[in-house]
Amino acid sequence: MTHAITVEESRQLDAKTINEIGIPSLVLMERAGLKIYENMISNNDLDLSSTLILAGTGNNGGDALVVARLLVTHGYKVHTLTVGNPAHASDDHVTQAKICDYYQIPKVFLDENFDKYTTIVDGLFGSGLSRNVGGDFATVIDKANASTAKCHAIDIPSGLNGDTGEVMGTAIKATSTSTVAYPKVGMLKDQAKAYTGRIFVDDIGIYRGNQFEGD
Ligand SMILES: NC(=O)C1=CN([C@@H]2O[C@H](COP(=O)(O)OP(=O)(O)OC[C@H]3O[C@@H](n4cnc5c(N)ncnc54)[C@H](O)[C@@H]3O)[C@@H](O)[C@H]2O)[C@@H](O)CC1
Ligand SMILES: [K+]
Repeated sequence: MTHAITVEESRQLDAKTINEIGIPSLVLMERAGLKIYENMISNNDLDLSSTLILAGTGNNGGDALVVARLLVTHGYKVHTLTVGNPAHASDDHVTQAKICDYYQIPKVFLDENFDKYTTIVDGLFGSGLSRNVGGDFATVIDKANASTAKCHAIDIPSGLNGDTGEVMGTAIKATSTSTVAYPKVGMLKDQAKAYTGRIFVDDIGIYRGNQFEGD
């Protein structure tokens, strides 16, 4: 597996790639979503007959909404559940939500029965997780873990501390995780394995060190 980085390094690399190098954030989000979609359709552990996309209102949720749209445009059955206050959504999340609305991707709410789905995509939190998980987020994570569906996590299983591999209140137990650019150090700790499952590392054009070497 390639080099692992801390969550702070990950956030700095994202910011450098966008603000200094000049690759637009929506380009990175589209590349991330496409890689995650490809990981999912090539992963025989997942049954994509019916997928529930869990989206937080940040960019992890934005990645998840790209996956929702790519699944729908390729003929898969998808529903989305957005958790958090839409008034505080990131700009890129809002853009992706509008695109999902164009495709009329059906929305469900907190009372949904998760056992109706074969796969759940976890896009609640990634590198932005900053405190213990509670409230609606904890409810949704616990429902996903208790359901018969298998989870595929985006970047970091929601609720897992990307630096220590510890659970911050509660955390998604994923069958597989698509981590963006580099694995985060906490995801490689022994105790994190039950939460990350199989890890895919997705190159989306964000590189540490010499970007021409892509290390
Ligand atoms: N454009 C970019 O910067 C890129 C972002 N990417 C994706 O974006 C993610 C990071 O996105 P964001 O920085 O928007 O953050 P997240 O989407 O991880 O989190 C969203 C927000 O949740 C809030 N939050 C944190 N802990 C919480 C808690 N316990 N309860 C309730 N709310 C809480 C914070 O205000 C945080 O900003 C990455 O993990 C990755 O999936 C990738 O697509 C690569 C490019
Ligand atoms: K996640």
